[in-house]
Amino acid sequence: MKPSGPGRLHAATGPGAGANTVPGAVEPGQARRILIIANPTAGGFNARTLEEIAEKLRTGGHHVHIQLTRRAGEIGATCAGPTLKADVVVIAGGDGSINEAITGFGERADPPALAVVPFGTANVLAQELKLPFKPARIAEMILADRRKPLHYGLANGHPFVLMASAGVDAQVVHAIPLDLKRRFGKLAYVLTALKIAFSGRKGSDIEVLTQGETIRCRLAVITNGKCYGGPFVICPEAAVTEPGLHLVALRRDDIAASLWAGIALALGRIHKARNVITRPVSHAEIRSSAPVAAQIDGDPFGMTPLVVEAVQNTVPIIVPRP
Ligand SMILES: Nc1ncnc2c1ncn2[C@@H]1O[C@H](COP(=O)(O)OP(=O)(O)OP(=O)(O)O)[C@@H](O)[C@H]1O
Repeated sequence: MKPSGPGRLHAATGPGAGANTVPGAVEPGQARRILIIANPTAGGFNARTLEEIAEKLRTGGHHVHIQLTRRAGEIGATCAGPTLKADVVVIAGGDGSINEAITGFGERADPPALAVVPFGTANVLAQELKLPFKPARIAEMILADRRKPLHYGLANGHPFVLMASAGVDAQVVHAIPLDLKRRFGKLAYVLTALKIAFSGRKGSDIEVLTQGETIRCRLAVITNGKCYGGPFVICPEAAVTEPGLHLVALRRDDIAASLWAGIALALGRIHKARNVITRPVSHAEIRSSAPVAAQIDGDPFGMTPLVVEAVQNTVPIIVPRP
């Protein structure tokens, strides 16, 4: 797909020729190799934004290369590949692109630092980390190089940074047409959810087996972070930069219960809703008598069963100043 944003994009290497006048500029010996991997199909992709960031980083004295992906899977392959020689990998894309990078880094003993240019439709990680959206601010953040450990979980052995879930939310993720998502952004999720809700959906009962307990529900979300679906807080105790996963389970998912859950989520009170069960979890098995749609980090992830576990591994991620 062609880049949708304005501006001509060219990949280039080498530190900027200009004087080091930007905050965070380094001496030549400290120049970092910064690889920007951009998904041109991500919602909100803008080539000019990338050029502006790259230019500021070069002016800061760093070696910058931009790689535009040509297919799904390329980010993961680049991040896992033996030829990756970068001190910082900047992912310009949404949560699915970030997931690919983490999955690729999972193959490495000593992964480079990760930074994010928040394109994407929902980009929950950007909300979670309060990442800047303006090119100059993003470049400043990368130059300042303030790092935190990014924790992640595994679902059936596959990394997820934000959440793994089974139930109606995953059914929406499976059903959403790509052209609708590109045209309407987040509204496409609402439209698809309404279509599913009013189509006479029956859904299935789900069991979550965790720490010797069996929790019966209709929607099971295991979250690594506090945000869900954008800036909405699903679990105030969770943070992607702290260890620990949390279960947020909905006992009922009929239209009325789902509507209440949506309102409670929008108000940041879903964890207190009567229909909701929450638990910290380190290991959970999600199963159902009939297969139920599953998703991780906003992308389809087959059907139940899911085995979800916390891991010790982390990836250093560049975050803004508090
Ligand atoms: N060149 C490409 N062509 C097609 N798909 C791609 C390409 N590069 C990456 N992808 C895939 O596109 C998927 C979705 O992209 P991404 O998550 O970046 O954007 P989004 O779907 O708009 O945002 P979000 O996940 O935040 O809603 C990713 O899972 C990634 O694997």
